[in-house]
Amino acid sequence: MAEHPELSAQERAGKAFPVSWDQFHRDCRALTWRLNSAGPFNAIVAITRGGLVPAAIVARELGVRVIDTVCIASYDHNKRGELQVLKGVSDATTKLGNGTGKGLLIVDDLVDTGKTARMVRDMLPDAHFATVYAKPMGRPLVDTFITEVSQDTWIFFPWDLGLSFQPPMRDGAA
Ligand SMILES: O=P(O)(O)OC[C@H]1O[C@H](OP(=O)(O)OP(=O)(O)O)[C@H](O)[C@@H]1O
Ligand SMILES: Nc1nc2[nH]cnc2c(=O)[nH]1
Ligand SMILES: [Mg+2]
Repeated sequence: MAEHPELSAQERAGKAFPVSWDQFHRDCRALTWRLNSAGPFNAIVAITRGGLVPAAIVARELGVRVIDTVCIASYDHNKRGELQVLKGVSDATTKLGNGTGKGLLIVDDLVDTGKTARMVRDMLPDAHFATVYAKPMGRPLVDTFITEVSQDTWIFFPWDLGLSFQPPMRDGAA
């Protein structure tokens, strides 16, 4: 992390892993298959913003209708790594999880350093934590995930991408 503090996390990552909507939908369904045996779940807690999309897909597949959010913002490069909880779990969801998160499913799109996951796990220690993608540093914090990518990979989600012209390979494109 501290090796090139002037670079963004994305620039430091080096390798790109772009994910299409189709691929993301498939991976969310595969995640749900794995979660089937870990449930049943009384509610889903999505970690915003990235967790909202997989939470919607998983909720649809599992038939869960109660969905709450934990809203976390990570600071810009001046305070890199610092996280701020903008909204915690609601009282109703805390009650559903008996105060510890039992029977709740936490969903996020990915775990990277594990800082976000650690923060939410501390709020709901007995909840089941699921992400679609995982990097090695954060992996121990996740109960269920689908695809692991290397720590130096940056995952591009479909909601951050757009169609653009690709130059032919013979013109020097990698
Ligand atoms: O394991 P970590 O190093 O904590 O990183 C993982 C978090 O980073 C991304 O969220 P981000 O903070 O970029 O915000 P967003 O979900 O609003 O895009 C991602 O959606 C995870 O929540
Ligand atoms: N989009 C995206 N956000 C992240 N936040 C932390 N790691 C990542 C990543 O690989 N991709
Ligand atoms: Mg996020």
